[in-house]
Amino acid sequence: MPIKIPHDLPARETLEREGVLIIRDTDAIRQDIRPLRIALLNLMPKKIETETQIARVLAGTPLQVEMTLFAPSGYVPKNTPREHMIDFYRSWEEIRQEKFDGLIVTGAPVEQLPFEAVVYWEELRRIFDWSLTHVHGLFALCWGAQAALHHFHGIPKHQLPEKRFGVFPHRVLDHTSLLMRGLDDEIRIPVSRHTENRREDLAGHADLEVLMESDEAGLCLVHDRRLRHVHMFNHLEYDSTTLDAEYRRDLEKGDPIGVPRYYYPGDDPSRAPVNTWRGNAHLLYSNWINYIYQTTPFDVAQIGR
Ligand SMILES: CC(=O)SCCNC(=O)CCNC(=O)[C@H](O)C(C)(C)COP(=O)(O)OP(=O)(O)OC[C@H]1O[C@@H](n2cnc3c(N)ncnc32)[C@H](O)[C@@H]1OP(=O)(O)O
Ligand SMILES: N[C@@H](CCO)C(=O)O
Repeated sequence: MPIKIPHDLPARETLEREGVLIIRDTDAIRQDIRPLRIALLNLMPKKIETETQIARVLAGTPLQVEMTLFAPSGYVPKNTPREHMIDFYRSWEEIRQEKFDGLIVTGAPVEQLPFEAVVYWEELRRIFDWSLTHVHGLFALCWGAQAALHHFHGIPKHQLPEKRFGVFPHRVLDHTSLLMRGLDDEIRIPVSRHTENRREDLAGHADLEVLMESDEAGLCLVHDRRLRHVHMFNHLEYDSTTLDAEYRRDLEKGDPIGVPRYYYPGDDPSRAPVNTWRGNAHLLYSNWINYIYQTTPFDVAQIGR
């Protein structure tokens, strides 16, 4: 159920067409339940696409989830219309007095830059620090996860010899974790990056547990038990055609990347890709919402104390 998003957000029309349950303000007020407050720090250039993907996977539990969109204060995105940012986004400065049950930090196409070369790096570090006192749990995606692991634990990312690209089989390593509840033993997950995090860099960090991994694609999901952080390097939230769009974009640019692996039937890009990860995507995000719900205080003011 029900996700609470602004009435005019483009995601609404897409999700309603798909049958995703979106709650109206009038019904939200009537239900005797405290909505979970989830902030989405959207660093992706295609913000509307990402908002829609994240809203879709957050909408699958019986709880009310209220999504707040925000972006760094000191960066003007080039690829998102200004009006969209004005209508739907708040800056971090505007929300920093508030408390949230969850914070999702997206990826960004900056993974090949040193962290310090990212324009909003210093602000992101301040946001991460703020989250320790204002947010109950963090879910960081792709570069966002690399950035959080680097900030909180000094863990480096590493350049790959070629882009890791495709829908790779992954193993769930601990089915007893609340985050992994109900997931299949082997699950296929979209991977699309030029860098990686390595298991050996986690040595000595007793609070970090690896929950999903792939023989071919490496580390996928790392849980920080102490800080209640979830670091996901891959893209369960992607639409069926997202990798296809990235593949065709890179081909057009003349980037020498291969066909995404295990994605098109027969690895043939002229055939429509088949989505083999949707169910596990919904399950993982529902598990995360449950994990937050079970542990967050009822009184929002107590978050981070
Ligand atoms: C590894 C991960 O986390 S995966 C997530 C990243 N994946 C994606 O973004 C997929 C979709 N993105 C795309 O297809 C492309 O980025 C496009 C088509 C939107 C634009 O690509 P290009 O034309 O090559 O680059 P462009 O000059 O417009 O800038 C691209 C983005 O790079 C980022 N960027 C580049 N350099 C910097 C920098 N120094 N500091 C901060 N952000 C930077 C910005 O996010 C910028 O977009 P934004 O201003 O709208 O946020
Ligand atoms: N998923 C990203 C990887 C680069 O950051 C893309 O293809 O745009």
